[in-house]
Amino acid sequence: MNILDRIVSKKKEIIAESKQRISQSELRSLPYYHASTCSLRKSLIETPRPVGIIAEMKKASPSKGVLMEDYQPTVLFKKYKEAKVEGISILTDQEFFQGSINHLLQIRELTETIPLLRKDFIIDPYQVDEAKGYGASVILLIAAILEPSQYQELYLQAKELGLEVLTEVHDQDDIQKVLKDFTPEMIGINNRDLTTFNTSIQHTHQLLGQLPKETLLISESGIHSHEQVETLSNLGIKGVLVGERIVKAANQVEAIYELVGKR
Ligand SMILES: O=C(O)c1ccccc1NCC(=O)[C@H](O)[C@H](O)COP(=O)(O)O
Repeated sequence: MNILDRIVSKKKEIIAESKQRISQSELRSLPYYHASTCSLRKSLIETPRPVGIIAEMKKASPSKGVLMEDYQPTVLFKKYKEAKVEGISILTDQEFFQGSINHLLQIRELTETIPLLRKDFIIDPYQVDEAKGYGASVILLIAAILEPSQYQELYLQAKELGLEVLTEVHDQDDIQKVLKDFTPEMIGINNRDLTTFNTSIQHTHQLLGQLPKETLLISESGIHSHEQVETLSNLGIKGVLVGERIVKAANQVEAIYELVGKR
């Protein structure tokens, strides 16, 4: 069983438990479920930076273990806001990343204008309602863990709720799957091979030519230097999703400026 299989298997158990605690109709009565959301796509298109940054909040990961002992999302939020990030990715998976859906809510209560990505392994419509109810503006749909019909169902549900969707691909099979019926609004190319955990931004370069021009392209994982960001910008990438480099920095504001410049 690879890491994604293990995550998905655990996720099914967690979703079943969550449904016992709070029903889907209860999620639909949460205040943010009916609130309007801000647009990550717009924020990335309109940024004066050559490439926009989606700064990630994560305490730990399967590949790197604990990244930040004293992990406080609200403290990180102040830094990300000061650095004027174009979006924030919040890990809500508890078992493998030590995140929580409550972290999303905590941050949503601090901002109405910074787009918030619910970063999780979404496989069930319950999680889309949950994302909206807890204040997300965008959800991540990972092609590798979804059947084409499931992908389409979750995508359409998100759009009906006014959420945006970041579709994650890692290889040609993923690309074929997500381009089957429609063009996704934003595609994230994951540079991390989840079987080996190796990352290489060359991966973005290799897949780029197979993606439609009208989709907004984001490069994810293993981005640590301004040089890499410049390379990605020259390839036409509009956003970079960065976790480890920022979370582990002594000064997160400086780390973001170093990567993408001040604005
Ligand atoms: O990072 C992992 O170990 C991992 C393992 C299994 C599934 C997903 C995983 N990472 C999620 C991500 O996509 C990253 O958190 C994100 O792209 C940021 O990456 P990085 O800048 O390298 O921290």
